[in-house]
Amino acid sequence: MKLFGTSKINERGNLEIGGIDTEKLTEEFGTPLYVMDQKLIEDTIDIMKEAFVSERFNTQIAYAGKAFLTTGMVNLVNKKGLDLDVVSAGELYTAVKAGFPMERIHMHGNNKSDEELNMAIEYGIKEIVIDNEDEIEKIERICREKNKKQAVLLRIDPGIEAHTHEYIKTSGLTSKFGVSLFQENLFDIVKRLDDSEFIEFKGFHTHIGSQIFQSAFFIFALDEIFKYLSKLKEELGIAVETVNMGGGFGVYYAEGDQPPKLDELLKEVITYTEAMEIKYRIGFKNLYIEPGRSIVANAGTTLYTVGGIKETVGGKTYVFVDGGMADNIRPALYQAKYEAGIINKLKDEDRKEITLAGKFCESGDVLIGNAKLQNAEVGDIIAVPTTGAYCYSMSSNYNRFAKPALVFVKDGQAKLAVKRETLDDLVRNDIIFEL
Ligand SMILES: Cc1ncc(COP(=O)(O)O)c(C=O)c1O
Ligand SMILES: N[C@@H](CCCC[NH3+])C(=O)O
Repeated sequence: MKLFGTSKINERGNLEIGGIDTEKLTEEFGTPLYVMDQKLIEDTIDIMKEAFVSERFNTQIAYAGKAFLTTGMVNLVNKKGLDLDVVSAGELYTAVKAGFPMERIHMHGNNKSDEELNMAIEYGIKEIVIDNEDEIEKIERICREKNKKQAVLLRIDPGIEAHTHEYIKTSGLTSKFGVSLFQENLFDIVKRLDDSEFIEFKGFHTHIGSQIFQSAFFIFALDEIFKYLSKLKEELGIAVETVNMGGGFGVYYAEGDQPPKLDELLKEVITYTEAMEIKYRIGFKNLYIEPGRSIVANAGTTLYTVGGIKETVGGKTYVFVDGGMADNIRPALYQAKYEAGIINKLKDEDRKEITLAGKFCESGDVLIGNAKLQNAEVGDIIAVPTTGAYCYSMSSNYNRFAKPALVFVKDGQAKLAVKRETLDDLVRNDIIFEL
């Protein structure tokens, strides 16, 4: 099991994160428990900020809140000076509640509701990323009603097929996201945006997918976008000043993963964009990225308690934990791979191949299909690292499971960021009606 950030085996032989023994964390907060290594998040952001700079244009990193968002995380994003990318009224409201500056918020979504667009325009967010033609009308209507002008980017699908899981690709000729670069009426759409009384057209957005390891895909996408920008300038005289190239930078989950080094990847992107800027001279001014996973994935660890061990007649050994697909849907949804270890046995050489399964009523509720785990016993605490992205944010109440607590740890201190749900929380919105 690979350890990240401040995670290490301490003098007691136990896994420690943020200077705190994980055994102590489970005693205080129970299991399942999401643990976020605050220092690792901060250090990762620093690495990105340092690498993602250019003397030729402005750069800005917007954190993609869909990966993991709580008011505490919003505060951290704010403190580190990043922008925030939201995709729903709920994410926007989380930012509002945390006092995040609205002029640093970007909003996405392929089917934003009137409520969401109303909120975004009313709060005066930095940019709405328009996903399709119908949205232009909606934004114009709302802006007319409010007598406001809204800055927007247009999401472009450059048709780049990145090598990642089918479900997390967001580009390609049949994608549900964005307007295709190969669409015949793209010039008309851009002209309409540029001419609009209620819209300030800033530029293009693209996002080709998630958990991408090869930098070449990002470069291909930039190449397509810049070629198009130059065509726009030449043929329509429209100078686009902003390009947001999305997120999608891959991370290590399990043996065999070879993610790119973030600083090298970002420097490559900068160097390439500088070359494009020099080549085309189109008045381009701002390059944005919006990573989610690469900022938080490795910083998260989920702690579970073993409740049972079962040897099947077919020769398979299950280790059952007190969580599973409701707190981490990724293995069931994407066949995502993870590693695991028993927090006080990490140094044990003796390993056995087991299936780490959750407690939900689904045969597919398996966290790791073939974990090489130390000798597990009932009551052991199991750590699953790299659960910081798309685990808490995709968690559910399946089987009326109360969602786990979430703590931020740093310098020997643990701060509760999300309370464990109670049974009362689960029935809070139910209405008992007469039958
Ligand atoms: C538009 C957009 N931006 C940013 C992201 C964040 O991606 P990642 O978490 O892979 O960095 C996503 C998710 O894939 C996305 O759809
Ligand atoms: N939820 C996905 C990635 C997000 C895709 C968002 N466009 C995952 O867990 O890997």
